[in-house]
Parts: sequence; structure tokens; C-alpha cells
Amino acid sequence: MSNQVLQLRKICMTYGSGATSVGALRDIDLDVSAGEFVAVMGPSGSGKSSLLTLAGGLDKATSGEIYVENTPLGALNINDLARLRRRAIGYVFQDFNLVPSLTAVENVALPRELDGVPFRKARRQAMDALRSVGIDKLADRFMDQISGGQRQRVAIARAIVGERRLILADEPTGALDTASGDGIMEVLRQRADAGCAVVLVTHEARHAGWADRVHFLKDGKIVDQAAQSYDPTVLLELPAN
Ligand SMILES: Nc1ncnc2c1ncn2[C@@H]1O[C@H](COP(=O)(O)OP(=O)(O)OP(=O)(O)O)[C@@H](O)[C@H]1O
Repeated sequence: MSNQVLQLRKICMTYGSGATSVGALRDIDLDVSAGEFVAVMGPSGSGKSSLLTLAGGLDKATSGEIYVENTPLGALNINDLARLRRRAIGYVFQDFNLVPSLTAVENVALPRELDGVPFRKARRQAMDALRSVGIDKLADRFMDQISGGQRQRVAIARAIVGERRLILADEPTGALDTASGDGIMEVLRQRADAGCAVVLVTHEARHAGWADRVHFLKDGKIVDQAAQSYDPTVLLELPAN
């Protein structure tokens, strides 16, 4: 058994068919191990969200295989895939996907309860997650009673609640101001340092700077990789290949 939490092997993703088909990902290989924080950058339409969606088991690749903690997602039936997603994978969506009629703590506890965790334990874990993103005092507020930045923290708390080992975040800082954005990066960094594998999709070089590695996507292919000491802004100036 390796300590790889996420492995993508020869992943291709094509949307549609025939003349109108779009090749979103081409032959992607990517490994992310426990404790690693990886950023994915690239121009709009380069395939970043597609990569994250497939890694989270939310869609099926056209070809190739994805392993989460050595389990091939393609071999799982719908129920087992849903269970693996709830237990092992935390996903932060661009548009948060929070339930407005639930409070912050209820939103965060929901995936645990869906997974059969008793109410009190789910709530305790949700409070722990809210505390780790610094908003436990807002636990009983509804989504329209907190700011956009606070909602974003609720979404992050929901992604890290329990013992999720793979955190996938798609532009999680949205329209947040710089300080709030850095706060979110700090939380993701802490999760990686605590042993999670973290994959962040971002347009912002300053956020990619928190990662151990940066992969640059272009036209559905990984065209470069940089270690943390590398300035990711350089990648934005890559010539077209
Ligand atoms: N559901 C879909 N149906 C058809 N085409 C899609 C679908 N999702 C993505 N695509 C296409 O696949 C390509 C990659 O899209 P993707 O959203 O993964 O890129 P991205 O790098 O995340 O872009 P952005 O930075 O703008 O979010 C694009 O050409 C896009 O139009």
C-alpha cells in the first residue's frame, strides 16, 4: 500500500460526441500523497474544474482510472462511490452549495449524518470543523445571516469535517478579500500538514504559493510542474505549445 491518497492514471475526458465534442482532459497523470498540498493553475477552459470533478468521483472519466486511497473509483457501484465520497473526500464548490434553510453547524454536520453518524457526534465534529476555520461562534446562524466570506468558511468546514483525507477545492476564495482568501489558504495548508491530501484549483499565484507543488494545465494537458520554491507567476508566461 502506498501513502498516495489520489492517483490519476491516463485520464481523458471528452464532453459530447462527434463534431461538437470537447476534449477537456488529455492523458493526465497525477499523484497526491498524504500531507501534500497541490495547486492546479491554468487558463480558463484548460480543464481544471473537470480534473477536480473527476478526482472527487462526481463524474466519470472517458478513459483512464482514478484511485482514492488505492481504491479504483471505476470499480465502485453508485452506493459505494457515494459512501467513499462522503467519508473520504471533502469538496469545496465554486458556488459553496450550502443549504440555506440549515444553520452553519447543520450544514457542516449534514454529510456526517447522511453517513449514519449519530446526531450528537456529527454535531460535535461539525463544531470542531467550524472552530478550525474560526467561525464556531456563528454555528447557529442561517446562511443569509452571515457574510460571503463566512459562508465560504462554512463550505470549507463541511469539506474538512470528520476524517476526510482528500480535500478538493475549486477556486475556494471566490470573490473574498485578500485577508479572507489568505485565511482560507491557511486552513487548507493546516489540513495538509495534519495529513490530508489537498488539491486546490486557483487562478491566483499568491494562493498557489501556499502549495508544495503547482501543476499547470493547458488545453487539457499538464504542461509543467513547479516546486514551492518556484514562483508560480512564471508559469503564467509559458509560451503556447
Ligand atoms: N459539462 C460540460 N459539457 C460540455 N463541455 C464542458 C463541460 N464542462 C466543461 N466543458 C468544457 O471542457 C473544457 C474544460 O472546462 P473546465 O471547466 O474543466 O475548465 P477550467 O479550466 O476549470 O475553466 P475555468 O477556469 O473557466 O473554470 C472547456 O472547453 C469547457 O467548455
